[in-house]
Amino acid sequence: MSNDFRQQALDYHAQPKPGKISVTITKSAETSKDLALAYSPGVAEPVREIAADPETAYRYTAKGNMVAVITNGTAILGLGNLGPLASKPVMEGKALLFKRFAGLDAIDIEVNHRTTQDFINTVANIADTFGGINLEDIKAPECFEIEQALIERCNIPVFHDDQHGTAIVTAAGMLNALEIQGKSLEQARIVCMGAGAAAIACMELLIKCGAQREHIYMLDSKGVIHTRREDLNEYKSLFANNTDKRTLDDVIEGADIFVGVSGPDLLPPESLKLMADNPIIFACSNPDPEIKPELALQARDDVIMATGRSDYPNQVNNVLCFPFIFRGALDVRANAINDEMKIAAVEAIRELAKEPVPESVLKAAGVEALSFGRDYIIPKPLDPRLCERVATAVAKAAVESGAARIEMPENYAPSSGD
Ligand SMILES: NC(=O)C1=CN([C@@H]2O[C@H](COP(=O)(O)OP(=O)(O)OC[C@H]3O[C@@H](n4cnc5c(N)ncnc54)[C@H](OP(=O)(O)O)[C@@H]3O)[C@@H](O)[C@H]2O)C=CC1
Ligand SMILES: CC(=O)C(=O)O
Ligand SMILES: [Mg+2]
Repeated sequence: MSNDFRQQALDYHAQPKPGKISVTITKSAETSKDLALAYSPGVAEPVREIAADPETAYRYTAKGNMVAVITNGTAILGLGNLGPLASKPVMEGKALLFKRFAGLDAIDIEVNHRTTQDFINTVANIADTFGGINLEDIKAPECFEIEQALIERCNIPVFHDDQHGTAIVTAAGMLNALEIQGKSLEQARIVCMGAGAAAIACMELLIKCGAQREHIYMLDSKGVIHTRREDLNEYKSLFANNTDKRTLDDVIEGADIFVGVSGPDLLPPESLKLMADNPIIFACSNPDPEIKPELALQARDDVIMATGRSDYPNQVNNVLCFPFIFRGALDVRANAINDEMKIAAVEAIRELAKEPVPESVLKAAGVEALSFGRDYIIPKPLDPRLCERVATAVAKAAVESGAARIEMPENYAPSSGD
């Protein structure tokens, strides 16, 4: 990162006011009458209503449009375990994206805790305040236990973005990339660098979409995950191959797909050269991918290249999912985000990339043209159609699968301006 860009990023966060979010009020508070309604004595009326029927919290408070972005800072992007406070810019960033792209109010909560159970208790104890909980940047394997426990204890959707948001966007982009490269997920040989939150969820969803588990080679910081290793947790064990291959080069030879959800610069160009013809590289580690696109494209010209970043083509990043999946889930008061809703999101994101791109999106992306192909496998985050398409598909899937607690809103047309 150049010094100039580094300073711009720091200035952006510091000025004109520190941070990226603030709270606004939605009712008039100018007169004594206003105050009598907003506070004492008027506020007692919705209090009594909610005490009598908790569902009315959706009618009288901001709960139904409010998401908590909650972390412990143990896996901040690809920067590692830097603690809760250091994660705050990322969590404020997620709140910014919820608001900007889906009109949802989101608040960041960074939790200091001693044990995993402490963290679970903290989140469970505040959950009723919110319409949904977006868990963020919590490292594996604790993230799996945390999410499962909170799904069981909370009456609102709980969604670990780094697992499922990433998996949904990866699956959408991958299906399109395979189509362009003339390959099938069923036949594809896959190398997944990383065996944490994002990796396990991405591979599980690709399997649900048709990938063969035995065609997947997963690597963690110690190398290939295989059946003779004795240091594997239960989540990694599901991806243990009965193989003599031990290194990246052993498994990448002839592979069709590389998914990187690990750390910076872990895929050398020489290894990329060993892949099959027309390979697909999703180097999704943030902020620095497993291989820089310029190096990958220098190494070979038949590759489809994606990263998690906004400054290269093909941004495979969970921002294409989490604002909209929560928009749809909250609008039908879903009690969970289930597989049907996730698959509906995959399909909606995937299909949008095949449609003509509006002028406003081209302008925001700073490009002359975009059409479905190698450099445009997935929609741009600034595409305003994402909200309507993805949230609608998710809400419908929630209703059809029985997760919704209310009917589909009449003339439902979600947008960031909601
Ligand atoms: N583009 C996107 O939308 C998203 C990208 N990501 C990126 O994915 C990465 C991982 O995030 P997340 O899954 O949440 O974090 P986790 O901490 O849960 O997982 C990190 C994984 O990376 C592995 N790893 C670390 N170093 C190496 C190495 N040298 N070689 C192979 N594997 C290695 C770890 O191995 P071990 O198990 O041995 O410790 C671990 O399995 C981050 O860079 C993050 O930015 C995550 C979510 C969304
Ligand atoms: C994008 C994101 O959530 C991550 O890199 O952790
Ligand atoms: Mg994250």
